[in-house]
Amino acid sequence: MTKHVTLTQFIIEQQRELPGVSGAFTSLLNDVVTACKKISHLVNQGNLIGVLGSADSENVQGEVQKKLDIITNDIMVDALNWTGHLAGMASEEIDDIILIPPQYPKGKYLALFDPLDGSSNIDVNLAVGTIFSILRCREGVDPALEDFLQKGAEQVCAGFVLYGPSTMMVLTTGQGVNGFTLDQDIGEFILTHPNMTIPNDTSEFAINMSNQRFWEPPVKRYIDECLQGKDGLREKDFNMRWVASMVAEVYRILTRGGVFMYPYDLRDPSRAGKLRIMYEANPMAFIIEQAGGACSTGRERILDIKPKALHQRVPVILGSKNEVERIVGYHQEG
Ligand SMILES: O=P(O)(O)OC[C@H]1O[C@](O)(COP(=O)(O)O)[C@@H](O)[C@@H]1O
Ligand SMILES: [Mg+2]
Ligand SMILES: [Mg+2]
Repeated sequence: MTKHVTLTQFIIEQQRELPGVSGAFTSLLNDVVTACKKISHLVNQGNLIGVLGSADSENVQGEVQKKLDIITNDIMVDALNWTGHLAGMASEEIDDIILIPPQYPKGKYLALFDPLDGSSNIDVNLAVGTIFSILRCREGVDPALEDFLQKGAEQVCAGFVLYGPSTMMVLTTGQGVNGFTLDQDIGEFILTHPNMTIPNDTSEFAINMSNQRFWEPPVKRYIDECLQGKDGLREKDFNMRWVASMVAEVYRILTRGGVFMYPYDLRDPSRAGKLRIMYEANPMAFIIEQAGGACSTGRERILDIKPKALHQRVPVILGSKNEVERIVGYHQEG
């Protein structure tokens, strides 16, 4: 019989080789896993249990919240706030940092999450996901906003769960990227995609083309050249995908390469792109770089940015290294 490696076994074994990482981290990750299994179940049940559709509220970004944005946020908070491993949390759906209630012990990590990524897809039954990032924190104190505003390069762990035809968890603790599939029968994530790596070259891009007229010249130039295909400078045809779920796009890129962009656009110059650095760009950048890819705003490496605000937005260009470097080069040329 094939011996399956569960996510818990995998983490315990990986942790043994890491100095300074304690059992608290394994335990914290298990709590994240439990929350994601619950979310997977809800997403799967959909309208059987009445969780689809919009709520009557907006989040801090002014986006109309889906019922599931709120429910999944509460699942994450409730699964993590009592365990004693966290000093605090931050969520895409909550304006301020989330402190641990006084009756519970405080730990040395911070958890940041986008509880439901791609939520505009939920009502049309397409893939959505949960993205998370773990940071270290001063121990035993209530964290301040400044404790959360760490560069992405400081992350201890980042991961996402994709609720697609299968539920998959993709994880990095800075030692490569591994993918696990949820075995619904036994309720465990099983290692199915060890050492995921991204090919350096690709002929597939993902961008929301409806924003084309607002892009800056370097992005326009890159996409124009892709569209010219064999007849243009690139001398090869490109394929396009846009799922509108970052989790699904990143998973595809981890599987077969590609480039994904939500670039700076000129619609509202005060709004630097759409995606949020703390909940989307940083965790995905950590995963992508660990798998051999690259992630940039076009002007700087995402993981080097010192965030200034909890819900800060950032342009994102990520995926196959040679393509991302080409796009960064176009930004340097102006
Ligand atoms: O609807 P658009 O503009 O194409 O944007 C899609 C992008 O926005 C997101 O849905 C933003 O994430 P949320 O759904 O968590 O707000 C990404 O997953 C996706 O890449
Ligand atoms: Mg998101
Ligand atoms: Mg979201």
